Amino acid sequence: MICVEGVSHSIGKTKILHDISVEVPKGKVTALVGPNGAGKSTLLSLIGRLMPLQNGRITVDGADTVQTPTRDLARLMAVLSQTNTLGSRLRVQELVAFGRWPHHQGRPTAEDARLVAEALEALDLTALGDRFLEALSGGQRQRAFIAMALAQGADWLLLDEPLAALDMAFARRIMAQLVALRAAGRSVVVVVHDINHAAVWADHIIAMKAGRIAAEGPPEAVCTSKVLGDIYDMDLRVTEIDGKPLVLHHL
Ligand SMILES: Nc1ncnc2c1ncn2[C@@H]1O[C@H](COP(=O)(O)OP(=O)(O)OP(=O)(O)O)[C@@H](O)[C@H]1O
Repeated sequence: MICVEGVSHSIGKTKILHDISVEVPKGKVTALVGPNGAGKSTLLSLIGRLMPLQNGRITVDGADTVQTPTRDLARLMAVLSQTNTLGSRLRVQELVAFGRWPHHQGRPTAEDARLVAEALEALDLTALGDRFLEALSGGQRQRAFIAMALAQGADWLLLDEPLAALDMAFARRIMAQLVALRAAGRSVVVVVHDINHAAVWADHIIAMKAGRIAAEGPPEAVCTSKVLGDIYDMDLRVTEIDGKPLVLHHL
């Protein structure tokens, strides 16, 4: 379980997160949703220790994120942020192989090579393995970064908008792969903007608004016209298909 206790965050004089306490269940796919600027990336970055924690406490399966050594944390969780800054003069397979670094520290084994090949295959990148990142489309590059996070083989996968730039077929494929990780005992936290991806694929939804947790629970509890209408300040309708909520927000 990820346990966030009393976490606030400010940038300059602006308070971004307001005393957040929330638990993310282990062995599930949790979707983090909410309007632009709600604080989703900030919360994810603090959990993934991409930014220093200003106050409060965050533990991942009991490990305090401030005190746990980086190498141990990297084996516990893989984080894909929205801003991937690795150089574009890297080849796809080199990027994905970086995901194994916390395990071999520069001396990859045959097992590391196998897991890299598996991650490339999972994201349909095998044929592009020798390409430089700069010679990929935006969606292909996004898939390469997801493959790197997958290859890391961590218990927890934290992904900030992995579906951005992906066509609908790949978006569905990625969500299905995240659900498959759950079957392997791994846990996923994923920021998504299309609420229906959360409604269909997630076990648990955490919705944020203006730096606070606005709602949380299973999709059927969060994906109601009242709850989502209040969070997004808009009228929407919710219907049901195959027992899952379907949010109609285009009308
Ligand atoms: N470096 C910064 N300086 C000032 N404000 C910032 C900075 N980074 C983020 N913010 C503000 O913090 C708030 C939360 O941003 P955050 O990126 O966490 O939101 P988000 O929910 O992930 O949004 P989005 O869906 O648009 O990605 C926003 O109001 C944003 O403008």
